[in-house]
Amino acid sequence: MTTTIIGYPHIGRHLELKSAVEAYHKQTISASELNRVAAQTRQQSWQTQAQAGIDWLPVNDFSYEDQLLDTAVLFNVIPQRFRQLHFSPLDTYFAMACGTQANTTFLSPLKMATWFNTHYGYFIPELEDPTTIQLVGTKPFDEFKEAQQLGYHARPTIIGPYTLLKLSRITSTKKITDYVNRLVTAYAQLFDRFDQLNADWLQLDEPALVLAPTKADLELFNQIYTTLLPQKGRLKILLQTAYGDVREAYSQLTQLNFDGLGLDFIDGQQTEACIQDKGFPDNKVLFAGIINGRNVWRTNYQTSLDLLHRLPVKHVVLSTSCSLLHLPISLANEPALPKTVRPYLAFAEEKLTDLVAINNLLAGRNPEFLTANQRLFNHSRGAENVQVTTRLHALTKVDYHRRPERKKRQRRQQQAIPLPVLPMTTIGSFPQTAADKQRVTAFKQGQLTKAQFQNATHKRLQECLTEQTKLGLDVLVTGEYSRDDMISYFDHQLSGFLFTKHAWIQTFGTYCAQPPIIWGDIAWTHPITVTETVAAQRLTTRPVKGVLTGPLTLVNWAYPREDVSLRISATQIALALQDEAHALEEHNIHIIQFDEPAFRSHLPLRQSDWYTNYFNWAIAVIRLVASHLQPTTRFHIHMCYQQYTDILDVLDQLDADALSLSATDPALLDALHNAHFATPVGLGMFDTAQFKVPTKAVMVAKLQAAIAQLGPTRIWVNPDCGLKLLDEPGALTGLARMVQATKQVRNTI
Ligand code: MET
Ligand SMILES: [Zn+2]
Repeated sequence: MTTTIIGYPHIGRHLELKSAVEAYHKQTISASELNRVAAQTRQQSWQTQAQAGIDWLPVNDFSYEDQLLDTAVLFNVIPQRFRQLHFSPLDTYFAMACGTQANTTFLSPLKMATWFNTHYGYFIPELEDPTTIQLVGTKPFDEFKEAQQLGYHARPTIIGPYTLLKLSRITSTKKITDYVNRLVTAYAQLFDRFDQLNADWLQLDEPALVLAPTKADLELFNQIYTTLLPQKGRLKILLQTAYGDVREAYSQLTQLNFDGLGLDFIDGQQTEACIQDKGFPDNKVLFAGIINGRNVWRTNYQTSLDLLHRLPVKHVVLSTSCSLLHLPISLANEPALPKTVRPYLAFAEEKLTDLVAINNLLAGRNPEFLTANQRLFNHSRGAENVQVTTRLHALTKVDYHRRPERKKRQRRQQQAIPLPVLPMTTIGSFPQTAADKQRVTAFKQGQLTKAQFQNATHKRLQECLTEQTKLGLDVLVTGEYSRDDMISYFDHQLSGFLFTKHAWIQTFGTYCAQPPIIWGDIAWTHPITVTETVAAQRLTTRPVKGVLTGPLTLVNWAYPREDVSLRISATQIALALQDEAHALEEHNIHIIQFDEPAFRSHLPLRQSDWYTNYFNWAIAVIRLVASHLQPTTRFHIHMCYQQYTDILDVLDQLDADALSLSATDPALLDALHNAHFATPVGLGMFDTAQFKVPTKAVMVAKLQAAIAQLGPTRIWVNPDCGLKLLDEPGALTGLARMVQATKQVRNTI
C-alpha cells in the first residue's frame, strides 16, 4: 500500500524558521535569506519523510504563518487596509499576520480563531465588498516544482473553497454564495496550472465538513464542487477532511466526482460506521487517517491492522488523521526523556515510522515490530498511582454536591467574612516588570535558590498588597509574582505530568508552545500556593483570595493519555486541586478561585455532542473541586475570552458562589437576565488586553446597566482578567477608576 501524510511541521528542527521570520521582522536578514531558510526547512521535512519510507509527500503544507492565510492571499482575499500600505506581497502578508506600524498608528493584524478543536489559532480571512477573488500568487506551484526537482513524488495540498468560505468573515453586503463563481474560476485555474506542471493529484483540505454542516452548507458544498470538478482534467482530486467525521456529508462525498476521500478514523467517531453502513465506491481511493496526528503516543499497530482488515474498501492509502502540525518534530530533540518513557512516545517523525511499520506488517514484513509494539500496550506503563485510582473509585454522589445549597451557605459566608455590596476584587496577577519575569526564569534555571527567590518575590507581594489596600479593594490577591504561567506553574508541582525541553509546536503564526504530556495518574504531593497566599493574608486584615488554575484548563492544555479517558485525568486533577483548596482552608483562606480560561477548548465540534461527550463530566469535575469546602468558603470561578451566552445553563450548574466572566456587553446581560441566571457574576469592568482604560463614567454606566438586569446583590466588580499583560500605570488607573465608579454606584443603591 502507499503511505502518505496530510501535512508536516515546518517550523524547523531547531525552530530555524521561527528564528528567521523574527530576524526578518527585526530587519537583520533580507527577504531572500528568509526564503533560503524556508526552502531549507521544507527540504529537511521532505527528506525526513522520504527517509522514513513515506511514499508520497504533501507540498504547500509549508507556511510562514498559517495555511488558511496563505490560501486567502493566493486568491487575493486581502483587506483594503492592508492593500493600502503598498507593501511588497511578502510584507503585506506579514502585516496581515502580525500587524504593522502604518504612519502614526498601529494597524492590527487579522483577528484569530481556534482551528477546529485544537490549540492552533488561525487568522480569519475577511471578504470585503471590493474583494475580487482571483488567483494572484505562485506559492503552491513554486513549492511543487521545488519538490519535483528534488525527485520526490509530491502531492500539492491547499485548503479547499468550502473551508475557505466557511472560515472567512464576510464584512460586505454580499452573501456567501455570491463568492462562489469567482472562487470556482480561481480554483479551476489552479487545477490547470498543476496539470501543466504534471501533478497527478491535488489535495483539497476541507476540514470544515466536520463542523456539522447544515442543509444550506451542504448545498453550498454541492454548488461549488459540481461546477469545479468537471474542470479537473487529468488531475485527480483528493478531498481531505480531518478533526472528526463527516456523517452529514458522507453520502454526498461518495457521489461527487472526487478521486479520493481522506477520512479521519481517530477523531471521527462515526467514520467507520459511515463506510460500513453506506459503503465506499470502488472507483475512489480511501486515504485512511489511521495514525493520530495530534497526540504524542505510539500507535497501537494491532488496532490499526484490525481496522484496516475490517474496511470493505478496494483502494486504500495509509495516512494520518490530520496534519502532523500539532506535534513536536522529533523525539531525537529530547535526549533527557527517560528510557522507560521514550518507547511510548511518538512525535511527528516517529509517527512516520509508525505509518511505515503498519504498511510493512500489512504486507507480511517485519512481524517482530508487531510483537515489540504489543508489549507496549499489553503491559502496565508503571504510570499508575494506586492511591489515586482507589480514591477515584470511591467517589459517590456526595462528592459532586456541595452542601448546604448556595443560598444558605451564602448567608454563612457573609456572616464569616462580611463584604459590602458590589464587592471589588482582581483576578489574580498584577503587572510584571522585566525584573519580575527574569526572576522567575532565573529561579527555574537554578540561578537563584528557593530562599533567594522567595525573599525577592515576597518584597513584590508586600508592594502589591500595599497597593491594593491603598486602592480600597475588598478582596485581595497575591499578584502571582512566582508564576511563570498559570498552567506550567501547577503542572510542575503535581505528579503525573511529563515535560519536554525542546518539543515546540506552533500555536499561531510563529508563536510556539510546549504543552506538557499527561503521563500517568495525577496526584497532589505538597501545598503549592499556601505559603504565598498565607504570607499575603498576614499583611492585611482584608480577606485574601487563593487563586488556582482549574482542572479543565489543566487537562485541556496538555497532551492527554490514550489509555484512560480525558474524564478520568480531569477527575484526578480535580481531586489534586481539592487537596490544595483544603490546604488553603486549613490556613484560613476562605475565598478560593479556580481559573478556567480553557473551559470550552475540548467542546465537541457538534453541538449535539456537547453534553454527552463533554459537559456531562466537565460539570461534575468542577463541582468536585468544591464539594467538600466548608460552607463559609466562597468558591469562585473565573472564565475569559470565550462565548458564554450559549452555555448559561451549564455555567449555572457549576454551583459557584461567584463566576467572573470577561464580557459585560448588553447582550450578555440580557441573556443572563432572560435565563434567570442564579450564580452571582463578576463583571469585567475593563479589558486587560487593551491599553486603553475606559473612563469612570463608562464604568458607572456598565454597573448601572448590570444592576438594572441582575439587581445589586449578585454582582462582583473586577477587571476582565489578570493584569499581567498591562503596564503598571495602566493597571493602576484602571483599578482606581473601577473603585471610584463602584463607590459612586454604591451610594445610589
Ligand atoms: C487567562 S486567565 C488568567 C487568570 C490568572 N489568575 C491571572 O490573573 O492572570
Ligand atoms: Zn482570565
